[in-house]
Amino acid sequence: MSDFATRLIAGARRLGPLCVGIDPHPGKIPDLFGGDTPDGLAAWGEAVVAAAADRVTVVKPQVGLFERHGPDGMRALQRVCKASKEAGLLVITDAKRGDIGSTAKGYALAYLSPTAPFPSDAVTVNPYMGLDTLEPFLEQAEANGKGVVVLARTSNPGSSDFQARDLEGAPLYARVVEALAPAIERLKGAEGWSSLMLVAGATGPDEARHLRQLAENALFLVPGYGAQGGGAADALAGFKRAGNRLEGGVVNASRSVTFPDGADSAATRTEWTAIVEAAIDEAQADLSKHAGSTSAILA
Ligand SMILES: O=c1ccn([C@@H]2O[C@H](COP(=O)(O)O)[C@@H](O)[C@H]2O)c(=O)[nH]1
Repeated sequence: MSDFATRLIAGARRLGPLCVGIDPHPGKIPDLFGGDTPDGLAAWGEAVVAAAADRVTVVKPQVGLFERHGPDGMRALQRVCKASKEAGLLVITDAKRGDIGSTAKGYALAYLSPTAPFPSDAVTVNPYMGLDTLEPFLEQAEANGKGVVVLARTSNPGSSDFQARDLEGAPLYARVVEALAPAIERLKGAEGWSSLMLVAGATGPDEARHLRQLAENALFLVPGYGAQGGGAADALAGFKRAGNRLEGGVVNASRSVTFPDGADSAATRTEWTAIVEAAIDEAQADLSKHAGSTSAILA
């Protein structure tokens, strides 16, 4: 099996850089699917997967929004991960884990081992407990062709509270990424891209450019496009030129493509599907246009 980074970049080259986020927000799951219940989450998530298949290369289920329903919610997450794999999609499970090395292994096995109950191609991790806490994830990634997505510069309004703080002449997020350099190199795959990805929010295009200078070979997972206000040019700021295109990661959209205008009042699942597929196509086209345009490259 090829490494995660090579699978991801090949898919993004073929279909475009959009990643569809599967975020079952409270009160937002249409009654058509069973509403805000574990079965509703699973049925809605599987419908999102079906809409995303062949339109994008990767989906990103958000764990907390399943976990709020307890064990049944986690079973719904499991169904969504499995349905995604069966549909040929890559899965970045957004769990934002982080723990001392000995117990972080539990999380790494849950998402990245060959027998993981939540089959994923990559999982998001929080690096702020230190490099040793990432090691179990790196080991699983290396052994099984998986990826590890490390929070670098996040998209939320409070991202500067700590991440932008000066640490000996550079922002903390930059120091984190500098420290990740050996791990980025260690997970470098066949295409030259590393399976250690960095989160680089679309809400901070300058920081994304800075991150690219620091980590030339790291793919970026870019949240913040769409519902959080980031546009395509912002989202692609940290990508790099590859011939006449920009590449270097994937751009997540969750609410803007899974709860678009009109989807909540769809009378049938067929109608809902058409609305969501159109929203996915629109976002993919928007990003692909910018990724292929000279003005975006030179911006
Ligand atoms: O810095 C980060 C890291 C992760 N996220 C996650 O991405 C999606 C964004 O959802 P939208 O509806 O497109 O805003 C969500 O799952 C977040 O937990 C992020 O937004 N920022």
